Amino acid sequence: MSIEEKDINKELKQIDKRLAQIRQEISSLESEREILLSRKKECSDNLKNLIPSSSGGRKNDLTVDWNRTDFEWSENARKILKEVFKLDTFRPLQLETINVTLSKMDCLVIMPTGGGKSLCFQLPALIDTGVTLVVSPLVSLMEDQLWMLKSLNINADTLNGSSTKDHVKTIHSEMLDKNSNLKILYVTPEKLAKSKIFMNKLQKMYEIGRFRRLVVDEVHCCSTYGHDFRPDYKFLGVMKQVFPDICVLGLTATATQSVIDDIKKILSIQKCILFKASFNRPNIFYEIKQKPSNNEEFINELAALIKKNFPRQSGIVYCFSQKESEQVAQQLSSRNIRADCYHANMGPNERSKVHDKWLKNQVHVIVATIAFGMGIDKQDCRFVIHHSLSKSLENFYQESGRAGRDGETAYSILFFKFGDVFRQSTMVFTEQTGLENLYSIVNYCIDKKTCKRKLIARHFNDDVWENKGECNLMCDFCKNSNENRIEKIDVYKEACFVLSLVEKPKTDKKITSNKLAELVHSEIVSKNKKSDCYPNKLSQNEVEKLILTMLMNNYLKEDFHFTPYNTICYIVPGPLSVHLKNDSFFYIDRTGPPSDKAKKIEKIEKIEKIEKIESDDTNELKTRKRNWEIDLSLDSCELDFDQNECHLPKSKKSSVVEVVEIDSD
Ligand SMILES: Nc1ncnc2c1ncn2[C@@H]1O[C@H](COP(=O)(O)OP(=O)(O)OP(=O)(O)O)[C@@H](O)[C@H]1O
Repeated sequence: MSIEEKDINKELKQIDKRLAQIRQEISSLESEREILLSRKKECSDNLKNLIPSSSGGRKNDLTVDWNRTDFEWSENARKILKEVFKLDTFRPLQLETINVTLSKMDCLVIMPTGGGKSLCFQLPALIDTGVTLVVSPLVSLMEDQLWMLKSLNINADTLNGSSTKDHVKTIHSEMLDKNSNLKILYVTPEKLAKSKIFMNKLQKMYEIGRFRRLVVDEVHCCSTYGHDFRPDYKFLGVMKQVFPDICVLGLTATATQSVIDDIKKILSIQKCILFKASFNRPNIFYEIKQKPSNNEEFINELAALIKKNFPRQSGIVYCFSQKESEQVAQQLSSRNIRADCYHANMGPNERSKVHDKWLKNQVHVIVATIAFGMGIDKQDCRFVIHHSLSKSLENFYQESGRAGRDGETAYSILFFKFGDVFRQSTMVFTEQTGLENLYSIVNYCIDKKTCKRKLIARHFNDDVWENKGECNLMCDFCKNSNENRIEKIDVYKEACFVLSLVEKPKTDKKITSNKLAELVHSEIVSKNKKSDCYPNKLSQNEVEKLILTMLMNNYLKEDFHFTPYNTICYIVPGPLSVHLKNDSFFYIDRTGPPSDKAKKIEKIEKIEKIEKIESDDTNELKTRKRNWEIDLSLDSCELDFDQNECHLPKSKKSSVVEVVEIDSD
């Protein structure tokens, strides 16, 4: 080959190489463009919410107009609240919603679980003449509400798949009878979508002016972006076309902007008044725990946790699959915990039997899949433990929100492990925003430098909560922030090594997440034996965190392959991987040793207290000895040995004070 030919070939190779780089850059720029466009949309939506609306009130400040008590129905509403519902005051946004819907305007209400959404349509139904139609996704939900309404002497009924012919006939005639006292009619979305006869009756009810209001409970079920999409909810889109004069009231506890936008579009209520309550559940303590990789060890830890922290207290353990829920229920039972499982594959009778036993405290723990969901209203559920990762932060919020509905302190504990991310991703990757949603909960689990409440608030765009809401040491980050020192470590070298492994795997075979973590960790250990090549000395957990952080940042990507038996997920370079090479740093957080301040905790004093107490039956004085371990590193703790507790002044309620009763009789 001539020198000239060699030069041309060399140049061709260089051009090809550069073209390949440009292709990658274009693809990464395109991904970045997507991310920026979506962020731009979010920002302009937020901006729109801040701009004064034409009605004069500010959109974010609608409560100013709608919490008035001088509407023509105001006096009656307060009377009904007290006399019929036996309640003293409205909860946040209840009065506003009632006023909007009685003004015949469309309204969308987003309130956390247990916030009191039902009253927002039940009370107006009693003020208006005519019938309020409530679309509700579950028969059990409707039945619970009917039972409650009947106990308050409110005339309500339901039509669903199991209604008898006679019952259907009675309801149809009540719908059209001006003298009937039927106030609320519950139906499933299927009934609306599939029964032409029912739609016909509704049409007639509308024509005679008895169709007052359409209430869509759990309205997020309309949206494919939501976590409970129900195809028949889509049918509700026709309601505004067929009944243009009725007002719509949508209620949900799901609040992401994309779901809200979607609901408005589907129901044709773009101009509705939107009320969004704060999502903060101040009484829930949020905690993430590392899940042991050995199953036996994990179950022992789980059982010990339940026995020690929640003896005789109701709770739920959420599992990944039906099989897992059966196994865990059995494993907890064999460790003397009254546990029963609940999942969609069990018959309706069996399910309601388990639910009933739990409600009556005959079962201590329900071990369930997400089938144990909507309509769970046990006020004193004290803990929700996630045995496995939820599908999204939204699912997690709903699931953990089933604890502490009575307002008393309750606990949300999520056991997290690297492998669970990929188990979940193979299930959700086919959903429209499945992976994006999954990464929101992964971020919640691996972020060790932010208050858990703040992370949830940010996800729900809950500005009020994020800026003003105090956590009051009710999450593991805030509680331990004195004890743990979080440091940022630069793992650029390790990140480049991760990328090199997935760019060209040694065996030409693609790499799974577990294999990748294993290879990276063993490389760090073996290189460090010869020379201190990787001074960060990342642990296995930290390597896993590095991989997840790279995944969240689009430096890595999951690549799914179907086999005849299952779906396999490999790790490949992500759309922004080329940027890593241009950067010179990549940080992850490391939980460091306790700070000096926190070390004081170890300064524990033991106190023995002998006291005389009166025996209940004989009135004789008897002696009782109690031992306490108290951290007295904070000066002047006033200790008050009253009853069975040792009280500290409120001002001393700091995470570095621990009071433990170690023995009493
Ligand atoms: N104004 C009020 N004052 C006191 N208690 C109330 C008030 N409004 C509702 N409640 C009570 O709060 C509890 C939860 O109400 P409700 O079932 O309507 O909540 P929800 O928002 O529909 O929750 P979920 O989304 O979980 O169904 C009920 O026991 C209800 O009686």
